[in-house]
Amino acid sequence: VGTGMLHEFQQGTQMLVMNHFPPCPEPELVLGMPPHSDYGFLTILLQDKVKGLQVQHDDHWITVDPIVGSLFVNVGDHLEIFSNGRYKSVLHRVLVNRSKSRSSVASLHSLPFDSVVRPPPEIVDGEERLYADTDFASFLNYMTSHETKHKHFLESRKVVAVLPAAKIN
Ligand SMILES: O=C(O)CCC(=O)C(=O)O
Ligand SMILES: [Fe+2]
Repeated sequence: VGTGMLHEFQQGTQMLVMNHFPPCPEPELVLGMPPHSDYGFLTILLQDKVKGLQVQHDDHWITVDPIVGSLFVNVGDHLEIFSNGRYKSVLHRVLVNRSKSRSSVASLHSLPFDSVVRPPPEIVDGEERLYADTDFASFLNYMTSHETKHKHFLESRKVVAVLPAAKIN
Protein backbone atom coordinates (compact mmCIF):
# COMPACT_ATOMS: atom_id res chain seq x y z
CA VAL A 1 0.00 0.00 0.00
CA GLY A 2 1.04 3.63 -0.51
CA THR A 3 2.94 5.80 1.96
CA GLY A 4 -0.23 7.86 2.65
CA MET A 5 -1.60 4.78 4.35
CA LEU A 6 1.51 4.38 6.49
CA HIS A 7 1.19 8.01 7.54
CA GLU A 8 -2.43 7.36 8.55
CA PHE A 9 -1.30 4.42 10.65
CA GLN A 10 1.22 6.63 12.42
CA GLN A 11 -1.70 8.83 13.53
CA GLY A 12 -3.69 5.74 14.43
CA THR A 13 -5.45 4.65 17.59
CA GLN A 14 -4.34 2.30 20.32
CA MET A 15 -6.80 0.96 22.86
CA LEU A 16 -5.48 -0.90 25.87
CA VAL A 17 -7.81 -3.43 27.50
CA MET A 18 -6.88 -4.96 30.86
CA ASN A 19 -8.68 -8.19 31.66
CA HIS A 20 -8.85 -10.05 34.95
CA PHE A 21 -10.69 -13.34 35.30
CA PRO A 22 -11.08 -14.51 38.93
CA PRO A 23 -11.29 -18.29 39.64
CA CYS A 24 -14.74 -19.78 39.23
CA PRO A 25 -15.90 -22.93 41.11
CA GLU A 26 -18.08 -23.95 38.16
CA PRO A 27 -16.08 -22.97 35.05
CA GLU A 28 -18.29 -25.03 32.71
CA LEU A 29 -21.25 -22.74 33.44
CA VAL A 30 -19.72 -19.40 32.45
CA LEU A 31 -17.36 -17.77 29.98
CA GLY A 32 -14.76 -15.16 30.94
CA MET A 33 -15.46 -13.46 27.62
CA PRO A 34 -18.09 -14.52 25.04
CA PRO A 35 -17.10 -15.38 21.44
CA HIS A 36 -16.14 -12.20 19.60
CA SER A 37 -13.74 -10.81 17.05
CA ASP A 38 -11.69 -7.71 17.79
CA TYR A 39 -12.51 -4.39 16.24
CA GLY A 40 -9.33 -2.86 14.75
CA PHE A 41 -6.50 -4.06 12.52
CA LEU A 42 -4.31 -6.01 14.91
CA THR A 43 -4.54 -6.95 18.57
CA ILE A 44 -1.32 -7.62 20.45
CA LEU A 45 -2.06 -9.72 23.51
CA LEU A 46 0.02 -10.34 26.59
CA GLN A 47 -1.30 -13.17 28.75
CA ASP A 48 -0.06 -14.79 31.94
CA LYS A 49 0.71 -18.52 32.33
CA VAL A 50 -2.89 -19.59 32.91
CA LYS A 51 -4.71 -21.07 29.91
CA GLY A 52 -8.07 -19.59 28.97
CA LEU A 53 -7.94 -18.08 25.49
CA GLN A 54 -9.51 -20.19 22.73
CA VAL A 55 -9.68 -19.44 19.01
CA GLN A 56 -12.22 -20.89 16.63
CA HIS A 57 -10.87 -23.00 13.80
CA ASP A 58 -13.05 -25.19 11.52
CA ASP A 59 -15.93 -24.97 14.02
CA HIS A 60 -13.73 -26.17 16.91
CA TRP A 61 -12.41 -24.19 19.85
CA ILE A 62 -8.62 -24.50 20.11
CA THR A 63 -6.95 -23.58 23.41
CA VAL A 64 -3.96 -21.26 23.05
CA ASP A 65 -1.01 -22.50 25.10
CA PRO A 66 0.54 -19.45 26.72
CA ILE A 67 4.29 -19.19 25.94
CA VAL A 68 6.16 -17.17 28.57
CA GLY A 69 7.77 -14.07 27.05
CA SER A 70 5.67 -14.18 23.89
CA LEU A 71 2.93 -11.96 22.52
CA PHE A 72 -0.14 -13.28 20.73
CA VAL A 73 -1.19 -11.33 17.63
CA ASN A 74 -4.78 -11.42 16.42
CA VAL A 75 -6.19 -10.16 13.11
CA GLY A 76 -9.20 -7.87 13.69
CA ASP A 77 -12.27 -6.82 11.67
CA HIS A 78 -10.56 -3.82 10.07
CA LEU A 79 -7.79 -5.93 8.54
CA GLU A 80 -10.38 -8.33 7.12
CA ILE A 81 -12.27 -5.39 5.57
CA PHE A 82 -9.04 -3.66 4.44
CA SER A 83 -7.68 -6.83 2.82
CA ASN A 84 -11.08 -7.58 1.24
CA GLY A 85 -11.28 -10.89 3.09
CA ARG A 86 -7.70 -12.13 2.55
CA TYR A 87 -6.89 -11.93 6.27
CA LYS A 88 -9.58 -13.37 8.53
CA SER A 89 -10.67 -11.70 11.73
CA VAL A 90 -10.51 -14.54 14.24
CA LEU A 91 -13.42 -15.47 16.50
CA HIS A 92 -12.13 -16.10 20.03
CA ARG A 93 -13.41 -16.47 23.60
CA VAL A 94 -12.01 -16.84 27.12
CA LEU A 95 -12.71 -19.69 29.55
CA VAL A 96 -12.40 -19.28 33.30
CA ASN A 97 -10.33 -21.51 35.57
CA ARG A 98 -11.59 -23.49 38.59
CA SER A 99 -8.70 -22.59 40.91
CA LYS A 100 -6.51 -19.92 39.32
CA SER A 101 -7.15 -16.34 38.35
CA ARG A 102 -5.95 -15.15 34.97
CA SER A 103 -4.92 -11.75 33.65
CA SER A 104 -4.31 -10.45 30.14
CA VAL A 105 -3.58 -7.13 28.45
CA ALA A 106 -4.87 -6.57 24.93
CA SER A 107 -3.58 -3.70 22.81
CA LEU A 108 -5.91 -2.95 19.88
CA HIS A 109 -4.40 -0.99 17.01
CA SER A 110 -6.23 0.76 14.21
CA LEU A 111 -6.52 3.88 12.06
CA PRO A 112 -7.55 7.26 13.54
CA PHE A 113 -11.14 7.24 14.88
CA ASP A 114 -12.47 9.39 12.02
CA SER A 115 -10.79 7.36 9.27
CA VAL A 116 -12.82 5.26 6.88
CA VAL A 117 -11.64 1.66 6.60
CA ARG A 118 -11.86 0.30 3.06
CA PRO A 119 -9.58 -1.77 0.83
CA PRO A 120 -7.15 0.44 -1.14
CA PRO A 121 -7.73 0.35 -4.93
CA GLU A 122 -4.48 -1.58 -5.53
CA ILE A 123 -5.81 -4.39 -3.34
CA VAL A 124 -9.31 -4.71 -4.82
CA ASP A 125 -8.18 -4.02 -8.41
CA GLY A 126 -11.52 -4.86 -10.03
CA GLU A 127 -12.44 -7.71 -7.68
CA GLU A 128 -15.76 -7.73 -5.87
CA ARG A 129 -15.92 -5.83 -2.59
CA LEU A 130 -16.86 -8.12 0.31
CA TYR A 131 -17.47 -5.44 2.94
CA ALA A 132 -18.91 -1.94 3.02
CA ASP A 133 -16.72 0.97 4.11
CA THR A 134 -16.69 1.32 7.86
CA ASP A 135 -15.69 3.83 10.50
CA PHE A 136 -15.67 4.12 14.26
CA ALA A 137 -19.09 5.80 14.34
CA SER A 138 -20.76 2.87 12.56
CA PHE A 139 -19.13 0.50 15.06
CA LEU A 140 -20.38 2.52 18.04
CA ASN A 141 -23.88 2.68 16.54
CA TYR A 142 -23.81 -1.05 16.13
CA MET A 143 -22.53 -1.76 19.65
CA THR A 144 -25.10 0.46 21.33
CA SER A 145 -27.97 -1.14 19.42
CA HIS A 146 -26.98 -4.83 19.77
CA GLU A 147 -26.71 -6.99 22.91
CA THR A 148 -24.00 -9.53 22.10
CA LYS A 149 -20.53 -8.96 20.72
CA HIS A 150 -19.83 -12.04 18.58
CA LYS A 151 -18.63 -11.60 15.00
CA HIS A 152 -21.81 -9.75 14.11
CA PHE A 153 -20.30 -6.32 13.53
CA LEU A 154 -18.22 -7.67 10.66
CA GLU A 155 -21.27 -9.59 9.40
CA SER A 156 -23.23 -6.34 9.45
CA ARG A 157 -20.66 -4.77 7.07
CA LYS A 158 -20.95 -7.63 4.53
CA VAL A 159 -21.98 -6.49 1.10
CA VAL A 160 -25.23 -8.19 0.15
CA ALA A 161 -25.19 -9.37 -3.47
CA VAL A 162 -28.44 -7.62 -4.45
CA LEU A 163 -27.18 -4.15 -3.44
CA PRO A 164 -26.05 -2.08 -6.42
CA ALA A 165 -22.42 -0.98 -6.03
CA ALA A 166 -23.50 2.66 -5.67
CA LYS A 167 -25.22 1.83 -2.39
CA ILE A 168 -22.05 0.55 -0.69
CA ASN A 169 -21.46 3.09 2.04
O1 LIG B 1 -7.81 -12.66 27.75
C1 LIG B 1 -7.54 -13.02 26.59
O2 LIG B 1 -6.73 -13.90 26.34
C2 LIG B 1 -8.26 -12.39 25.41
C3 LIG B 1 -8.93 -11.08 25.72
C4 LIG B 1 -9.68 -10.56 24.54
O3 LIG B 1 -10.08 -11.28 23.67
C5 LIG B 1 -9.95 -9.11 24.40
O4 LIG B 1 -9.64 -8.33 25.32
O5 LIG B 1 -10.50 -8.72 23.35
FE1 LIG C 1 -10.65 -10.19 21.91
